[in-house]
Amino acid sequence: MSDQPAHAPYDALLLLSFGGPEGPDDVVPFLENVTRGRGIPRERLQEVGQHYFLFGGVSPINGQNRELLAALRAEFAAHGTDLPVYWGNRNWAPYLTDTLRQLVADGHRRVLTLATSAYASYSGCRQYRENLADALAALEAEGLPLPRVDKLRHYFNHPGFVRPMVDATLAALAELPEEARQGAHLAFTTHSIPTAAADASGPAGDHGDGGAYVAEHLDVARLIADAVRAETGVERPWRLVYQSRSGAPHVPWLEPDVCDHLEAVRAEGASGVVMVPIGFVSDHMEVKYDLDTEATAKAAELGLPVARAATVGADPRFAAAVRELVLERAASERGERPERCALGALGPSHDRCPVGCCPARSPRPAAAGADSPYA
Ligand SMILES: CC1=C(CCC(=O)O)c2cc3nc(cc4[nH]c(cc5[nH]c(cc1n2)c(C)c5CCC(=O)O)c(CCC(=O)O)c4C)C(CCC(=O)O)=C3C
Ligand SMILES: [Fe+2]
Repeated sequence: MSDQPAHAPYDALLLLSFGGPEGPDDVVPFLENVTRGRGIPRERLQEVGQHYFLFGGVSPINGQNRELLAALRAEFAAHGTDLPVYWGNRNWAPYLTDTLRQLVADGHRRVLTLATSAYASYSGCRQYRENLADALAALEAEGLPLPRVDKLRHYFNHPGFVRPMVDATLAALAELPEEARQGAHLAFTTHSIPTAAADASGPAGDHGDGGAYVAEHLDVARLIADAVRAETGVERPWRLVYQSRSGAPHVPWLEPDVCDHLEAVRAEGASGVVMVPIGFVSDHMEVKYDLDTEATAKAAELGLPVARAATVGADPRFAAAVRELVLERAASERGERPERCALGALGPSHDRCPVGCCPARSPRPAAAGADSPYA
């Protein structure tokens, strides 16, 4: 036996998330952080601000991350994985740069990142890597030693991510009134993004229309729909639909919108709909507002019974999957060939994003990929 721990060469895990406001005074500065330089219409910002104010200015995302942090630490402790877990956000406290500074002060130099975004895309992957590069640049400017930062592969098709969503879909079906259940459709939802960003998502090449972003979501949707059919013996119509569109109306974004979809399936005679937010790792404001508030009101107006499946959140199976992915990546970095677990048709995602993966509209440095300016 070697005396190296199974997580070597890594000495810390960084939970990297979006961040969200924790009270009414945080809402506007948070939105300014998110939208700096992104060209989002002012009316859209005011509208989104209202979503947060409706919930007392508190985003659910931070509480969810605190729970995930606790679940990860418990999972590591239960298996003797002596790897400290840090938490930093891109757009709100605790800020990524502060967390990375602390991590370095604590003596860590080889960091593996778990982003709370499971799929490829500029918004869901490269933008996280750009913010990692920004944080490293800030440390460099302060003359601090720079840690080497890697990012875990996309986990959308890991059984520890998919199986909790299968159970959540079954539970949501059970919540529908009995007469609505048999003829209920499944609507898998994710964040809409510009079609140009979708088409360019993933490594250059081979995903067809909608790029890796749509291909990965379709793979997950199909896995869940198949598992639910196997469990219930009912073949249900399903579709991947989109929510939370922002940006100018003349720019094409992925469609159909979930609310339009509810209207369409109502007209087709669906007896109910289960909305499954596969694009979100936990209950974000997009889930609480766009699905639980807006789409649910739309369904009530249509007289269409709906239920919403829970997100993965801090499910212990997800925490176990993260530990597995950490050990897998550590083994790969040591030059071993670990088993790489994945369901569906696409296979395990790449460990390190290749040059030009999920390109930005205007190129900026991005860490934790083959085109990182850092080690
Ligand atoms: C793909 C994707 C994910 C999933 C992957 C992931 O999880 O990272 C995601 C997550 C999130 N998005 C979030 C919040 C916001 N996103 C915005 C704007 C945008 N999102 C985009 C995409 C995505 N976003 C895009 C293409 C824009 C347009 C502007 C731009 O190109 O940058 C805006 C501006 C206002 C608006 O227009 O909505 C806000 C406030 C929160 C926090 C929620 C909370 O507080 O619980 C979370 C988790
Ligand atoms: Fe977003």
